[in-house]
Amino acid sequence: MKPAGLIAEDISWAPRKNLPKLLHPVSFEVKPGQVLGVVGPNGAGKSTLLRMIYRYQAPTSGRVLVGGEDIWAGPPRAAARKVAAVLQEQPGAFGLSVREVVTLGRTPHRLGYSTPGAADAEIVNNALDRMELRHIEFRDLGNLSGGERQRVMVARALAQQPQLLVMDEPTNHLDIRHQLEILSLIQSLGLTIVVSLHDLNMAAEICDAVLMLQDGHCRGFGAPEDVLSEAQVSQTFRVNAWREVLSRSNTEHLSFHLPD
Ligand SMILES: Nc1ncnc2c1ncn2[C@@H]1O[C@H](COP(=O)(O)OP(=O)(O)OP(=O)(O)O)[C@@H](O)[C@H]1O
Repeated sequence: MKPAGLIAEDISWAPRKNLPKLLHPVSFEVKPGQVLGVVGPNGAGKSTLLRMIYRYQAPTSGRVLVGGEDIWAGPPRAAARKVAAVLQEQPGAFGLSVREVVTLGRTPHRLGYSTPGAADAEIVNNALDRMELRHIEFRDLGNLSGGERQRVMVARALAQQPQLLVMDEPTNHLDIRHQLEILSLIQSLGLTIVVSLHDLNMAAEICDAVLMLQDGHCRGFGAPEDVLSEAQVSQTFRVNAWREVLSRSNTEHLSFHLPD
């Protein structure tokens, strides 16, 4: 999986042309192999931004370039060979086994209606192993826990062998151990990743850059330590944010308090 760079050029989105924009024009660049964290309060526009990047909702203005090519200029299948997404809403693919769902990740790479071959099976095996799903590969997706299903969705995205991976709140539903595993996976993949996160300490730890949104506006883009400053976080999230050093790990940590 060779990572591609992402360039967003003045992308904005409104439900219809004559309606106000829910996301105002924003530009940013993510270098190949870097992790961009998208943060912001509820309703800030994070999912709206991600949908334009994984070619689900067309930008009202601007362009999304992956590896230098506008993903909205070509067919969806070509975009699906480059960009995979792990979403909050999990599909109702009930009746399909874990293995069948992960194999769906191979679809954009196959010709027409051809059936998956040995090379596809090998890639699926690797994705299942990576997400520790081999022991449940023949279980029905519908019988899995939320966390297990989330890991299946990550495995499907890995089987897609994308150059860019978009993840909308990937730690949702996961227990602490699996949250840490997903974060470590994000760091180890070597892929270009755009990930929305509510946990600002996680964002600070795993992201090379952070984009902060509020009410559809970009409030900051850059290094995590700059964007996630006490002042910026306090203002954007309407809390008092304190940056403290944890004595045991000697690492910086944000804590949050309601203003008086
Ligand atoms: N298709 C749509 N039509 C009208 N409004 C929409 C549509 N999609 C999203 N919105 C609105 O746009 C705003 C941004 O939504 P979005 O889901 O992008 O926020 P978010 O930052 O991902 O929020 P959360 O943290 O709660 O998941 C919200 O106010 C939402 O209600």
